Amino acid sequence: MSASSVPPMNLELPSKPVQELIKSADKEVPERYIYQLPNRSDDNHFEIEYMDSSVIDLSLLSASSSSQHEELRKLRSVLSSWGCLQLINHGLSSSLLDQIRQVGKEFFDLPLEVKQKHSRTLDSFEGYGDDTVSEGQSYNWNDRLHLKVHPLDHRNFRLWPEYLPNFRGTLEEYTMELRRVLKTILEAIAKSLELDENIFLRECGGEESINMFTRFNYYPPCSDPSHVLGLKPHSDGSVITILLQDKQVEGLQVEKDKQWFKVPIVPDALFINIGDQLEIMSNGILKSVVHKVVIDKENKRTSVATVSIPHSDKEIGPFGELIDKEIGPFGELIDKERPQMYKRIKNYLSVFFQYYPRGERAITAVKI
Ligand SMILES: O=C(O)CCC(=O)C(=O)O
Ligand SMILES: [Fe+2]
Repeated sequence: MSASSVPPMNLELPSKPVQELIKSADKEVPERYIYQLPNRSDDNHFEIEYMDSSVIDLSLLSASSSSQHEELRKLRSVLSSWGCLQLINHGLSSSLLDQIRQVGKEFFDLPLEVKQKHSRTLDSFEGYGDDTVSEGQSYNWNDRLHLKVHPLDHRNFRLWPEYLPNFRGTLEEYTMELRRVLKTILEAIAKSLELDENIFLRECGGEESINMFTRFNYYPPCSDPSHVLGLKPHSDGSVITILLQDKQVEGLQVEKDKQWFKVPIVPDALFINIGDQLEIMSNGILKSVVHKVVIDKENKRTSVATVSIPHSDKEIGPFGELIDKEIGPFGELIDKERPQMYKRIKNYLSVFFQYYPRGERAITAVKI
């Protein structure tokens, strides 16, 4: 499977961050940020219901808990219906969660010239800036700082604001804690599917080598929130994404059975969503949830998203070491009742980035 059948595209980046845009006297939202809603039922993306409370307790997922069996059953049910959950009792302290939000805030509070020293370019998603879009597509109402955080010796410190005194230490501690959460949750998901508990981590190259990227998202308030989106509908190209939502301002929405639902803020919870690569490995049992972010008229919103991606040794092309890793549905999850749903695919991320800038889903390209 290759992405060569997809026509080439011109990638574009906004000329200035949204944070700067809203400083101008003209409060009109530039045309390029106006999102064309695909159907009328989406016209009001605020008056919708909340998703079910899909809360999972990490401390109950470990073998020493007598409630493990029930929690694993719930885990499978929630990930195969919603593709996402709210994780509580994950072991990260409230103060660490506050600190990681705080270092993100400190970065976005810096003067533009300083932030721009960390700018991303068209051919690498790491650094400061919005996502690229293909020519003519609307822009997200979002500024980001996107950094590789794991493996530790792959960090690109040129892009890190190292002069912020607490930035590096806080992000290191947060990354190590998330690595522990990631291991426990991937083992639990494997057990819930009656697979060897190490199967996902092994497929990702192991605990030491798994690739993790953290993006600090900043969504400024917008005078016309009905016609812009912080992030357009997408699924993540990851195996799994661990998201720390804003403490007060809602905005994340998920799609289920063609309907949108708001994601509530559960204090101190980590929001976990399945990415395309886990949907593929699980042969479609787990759902890579389509989600989007809406904007508040008065308040800025921030979030911290950490994506995990399989490791691979080879370094080819613009996304470097991510290239050449082959993934596919596990044989244990293929049978007569559930035939293979996805092709085996090398370098899923390069396929992902052929589709994402066009606002399309890459996973449809690997469906059988
Ligand atoms: O800000 C959020 O709540 C979601 C972020 C997200 O979906 C992403 O960074 O891919
Ligand atoms: Fe996402």
